[in-house]
Amino acid sequence: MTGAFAKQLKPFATRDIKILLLENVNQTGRDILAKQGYQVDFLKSSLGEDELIEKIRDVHVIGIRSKTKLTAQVLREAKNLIVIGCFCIGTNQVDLNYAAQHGIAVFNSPFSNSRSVAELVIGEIISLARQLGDRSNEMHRGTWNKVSSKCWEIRGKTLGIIGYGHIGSQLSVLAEAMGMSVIYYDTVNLMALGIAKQVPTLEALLTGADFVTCHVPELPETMKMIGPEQFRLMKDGSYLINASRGSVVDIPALIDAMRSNKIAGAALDVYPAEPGGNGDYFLNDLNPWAEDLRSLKNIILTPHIGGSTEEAQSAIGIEVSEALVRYVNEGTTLGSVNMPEVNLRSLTVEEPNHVRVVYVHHNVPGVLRKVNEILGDHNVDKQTTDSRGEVAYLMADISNVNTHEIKDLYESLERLSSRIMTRVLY
Ligand SMILES: NC(=O)c1ccc[n+]([C@@H]2O[C@H](COP(=O)([O-])OP(=O)(O)OC[C@H]3O[C@@H](n4cnc5c(N)ncnc54)[C@H](O)[C@@H]3O)[C@@H](O)[C@H]2O)c1
Ligand SMILES: O=C(O)[C@H](O)COP(=O)(O)O
Repeated sequence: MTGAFAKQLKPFATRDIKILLLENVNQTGRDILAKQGYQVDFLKSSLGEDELIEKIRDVHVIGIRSKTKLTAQVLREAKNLIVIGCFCIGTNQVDLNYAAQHGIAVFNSPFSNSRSVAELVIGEIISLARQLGDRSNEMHRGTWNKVSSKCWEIRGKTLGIIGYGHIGSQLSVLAEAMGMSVIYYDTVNLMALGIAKQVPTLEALLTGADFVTCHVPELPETMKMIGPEQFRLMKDGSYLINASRGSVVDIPALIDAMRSNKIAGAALDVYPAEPGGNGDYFLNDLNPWAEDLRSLKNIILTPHIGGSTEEAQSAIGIEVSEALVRYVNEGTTLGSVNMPEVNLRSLTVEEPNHVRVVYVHHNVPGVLRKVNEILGDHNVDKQTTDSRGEVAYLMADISNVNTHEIKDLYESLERLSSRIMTRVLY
């Protein structure tokens, strides 16, 4: 697969680059991309598969958030696509492997919304402990219901964090500052912040925590990792929070655990199926147990707003757009989640007869020799290469290339059996 502008083999011009931004990507990001002169098409919501396939066909870049599913089936139709920007943390909505195998780099923003999620969870811990959602709903309905029974301070309680990454560790610091004890479970051995303690098993976490909060990525291993058996292990009257991915918690099991008063409250920000945009939406349409969930007491249901703050969205807009610009204009893969990270000096100085070659290829023996046979007819100023699994990425800056030689150079690389994608930037 090759970017159309590479195929045309004319001098690289940013105005040739077509970008589709979905899911209300922040203005900061839109401004950076528009300033480059790219053609930017912007939509507030996500798109269903058929419409997405229609729209993705001729774009070079797509920017999405957590709702847009870039499956192999969709990407197969994206003949000109060279890069995907996930303007969020999660990348589970993209078939990363398929993308890499077809030379499409994927970038995200690994921690720009972590603090926002951690703060939301802190708010939820207090809200659940004090049954704030129920009291507020009652007042909205005109009912004064002053109770202290089963309402608690969070000071001295234990927070159990599943997944001690960017969000989990940030949350750990905030929770300790409010007087909570923190235990965490992670598949990786990680340095504890403050006086938090890593526990060796999920069971140890579930049996020891008053509040359990999930901050793991969506993976086969995390699918329904909190189900009937895990609720059984949790303390009587404990609380569950999930602001990670909807697949992590078995919701019918949560409903049972809350109906039996085993679990005293829950906060859910994410769901197994979520709509593509805002509007009237009944969870029922997508999730059959929605009515049961809504009828429970002391449950906070939010529409996937963990990362939805002005600060986070603005920072993500800048971070991901800048990565896209570097990749499109210069081929730099620094920060990519599915490609080897390769970088060469910035292409800022006008250098006559200079071209930059980007050659994405299958990671098989003998490629460099063949590539260098082709590049060797010219003066290779600098070259770098790296591999990640089955995909390798080579960048070379070459001088003394006459304009009439560029087509030959490009076509010779394209003919190699190892080729995934060739770009020649000049
Ligand atoms: N609700 C929101 O708006 C929102 C916002 C940001 C992120 N998220 C979700 O939160 C997730 C976590 O974000 P993060 O930035 O902290 O990710 P991270 O990658 O920094 O941390 C995830 C941690 O989970 C651990 N982990 C992986 N599998 C595990 C398992 N089976 N058991 C225990 N631990 C496991 C990892 O080792 C890692 O330390 C993201 O993947 C994303 O899906 C949601
Ligand atoms: O992965 C993420 O960063 C969060 O789930 C937030 O996703 P969003 O940008 O679609 O709100």
